[in-house]
Amino acid sequence: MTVPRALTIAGSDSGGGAGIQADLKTFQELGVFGMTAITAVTAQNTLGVQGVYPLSVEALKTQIQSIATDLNPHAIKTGMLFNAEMIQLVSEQVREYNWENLIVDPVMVAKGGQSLLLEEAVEALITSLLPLAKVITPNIPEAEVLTGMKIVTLDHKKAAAKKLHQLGAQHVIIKGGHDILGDTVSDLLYDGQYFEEFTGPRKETKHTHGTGCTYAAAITAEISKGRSVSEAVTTAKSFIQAAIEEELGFGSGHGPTNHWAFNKTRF
Ligand SMILES: Nc1ncnc2c1ncn2[C@@H]1O[C@H](COP(=O)(O)OP(=O)(O)O)[C@@H](O)[C@H]1O
Ligand SMILES: Cc1ncc(COP(=O)(O)O)c(N)n1
Repeated sequence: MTVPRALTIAGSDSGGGAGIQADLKTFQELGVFGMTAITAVTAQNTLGVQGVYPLSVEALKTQIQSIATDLNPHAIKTGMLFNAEMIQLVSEQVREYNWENLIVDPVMVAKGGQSLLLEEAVEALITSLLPLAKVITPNIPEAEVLTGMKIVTLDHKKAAAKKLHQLGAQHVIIKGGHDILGDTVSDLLYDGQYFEEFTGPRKETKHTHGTGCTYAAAITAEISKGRSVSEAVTTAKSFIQAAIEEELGFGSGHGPTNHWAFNKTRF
């Protein structure tokens, strides 16, 4: 039996709800062996980001090399990439190792408002990494920055998804968490031909730290098992729905989601 294996290239969140920590917990819950290449160490809790300590480009390069030359990940996810040099490096390595199952979560800002990507790195993200993505998973503000379009209606979301597809991403998912109208939350998937909506009930909660990381990690885990993008998003939506609904409720700010919830019947 081949053990599905996934690599996350992202930042460490000391609070355990987002970043590398959310990705590994999600991979584990979905039966996927997780590996990591860390871009930056952050000091974070539910109240915000108290410090950002990027690693050197050399340190990131060697981590990815170690994994690529021995452990053959079946899918690769990127999260917080912090600066243009790291984006450039990751793009070169993705091409060098012929990694086709690349899921790009274009992390820009933490829930508390702190920047996790330098402004000057956005261009590198668009020109170097986006064209290599099998899937890109922006939230609404990130899709607005990447496209320069204002997104309010479903038609706006569709137009932005088309633009991101034209820029080179094979599949685009515009997440609806920031779309605060209505009782439901819809994520829109575009594969260059068809649109598909994934909708669930909106939970009224402030505990949404790491929702985007967890959702993209679940998509990555399912793709590493050989699932189609649409199948992977279906499972990921159920995973994040359970993780948000069965809230853990700790921390005085934006608390983490519940990575056990999807498999709760096991406990
Ligand atoms: N309040 C909520 N209730 C239910 N699902 C949500 C809620 N907020 C976000 N989601 C879901 O969580 C995932 C992440 O969405 P979003 O919050 O937009 O991303 P990000 O964390 O990158 O800002 C999406 O699948 C979205 O539909
Ligand atoms: C290291 C790291 N990476 C990503 C996020 C984004 O988290 P969110 O999913 O809450 O936007 C974060 N807060 N910290």
